[in-house]
Amino acid sequence: MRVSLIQIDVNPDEPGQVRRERVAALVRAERGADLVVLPELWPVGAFAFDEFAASAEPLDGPTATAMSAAARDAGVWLHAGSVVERGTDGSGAEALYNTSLLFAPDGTLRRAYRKIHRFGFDKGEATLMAAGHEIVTEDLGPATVGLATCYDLRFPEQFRLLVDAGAELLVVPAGWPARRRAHWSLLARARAVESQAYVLACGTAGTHAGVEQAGYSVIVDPWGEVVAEAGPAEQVLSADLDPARVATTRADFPVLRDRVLGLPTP
Ligand SMILES: O=C(O)CCC(=O)C(=O)O
Repeated sequence: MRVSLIQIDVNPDEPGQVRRERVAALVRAERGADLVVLPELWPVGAFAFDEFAASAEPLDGPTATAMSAAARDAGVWLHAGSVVERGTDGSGAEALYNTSLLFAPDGTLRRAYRKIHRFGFDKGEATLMAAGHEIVTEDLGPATVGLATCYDLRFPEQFRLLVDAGAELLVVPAGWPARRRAHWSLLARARAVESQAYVLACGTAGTHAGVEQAGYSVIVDPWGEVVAEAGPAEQVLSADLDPARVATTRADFPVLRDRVLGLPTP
């Protein structure tokens, strides 16, 4: 199974429509891959809070439309990273979400995942966006993917639920800051080791809203070994994966079988 992560440089001087067209061309160039992955909030920048509302779009907005066409033209599954989604909350009130979009090779929007853990504590995304509540997986044929976004990487309980739901490839688009790059690399490997699954962690490059991005997108195998790692700049990171290694790793070293569920709380 061939996968390509496109680590996009989010440059605030590049107009949104120009970036969409540029990224669509990068996706089309990955014809032959099975799965292409883009980072978190690449149309606006994960830290460009002041622009979230203006850049918000519905699930059939300009980014989704461009990415649907790019997936279809390339004939690939496309995890198109995330967009600021303009949606509604449970009461019908307008709300923004950090929503990842997964397109099938025919361009159909197959899954939308609203980021569960919002970053920023009492500011930024945590105050501007609503939280998702759904654990999202999708069977791509060669493997089942489980979706998480950036800060979700710090919450192993979400990854347990993804594994329970059948995930073999954990796809994590991000806009991770450079100053915590060590956490990014460590947590990507930790989630792979504990889940005995591939982790495809795709970040952004460049600096936006004064926040230097980490880059260093990484593909980790079910044993926790790094299969491929990007540098700090815009880059396409590709690798051939063997999804069967998830089952063999879990069978040969069956730690997931030894989980004790329902431990008593202290
Ligand atoms: O957890 C971190 O250090 C970074 C998280 C983040 O930047 C995000 O979720 O947007």
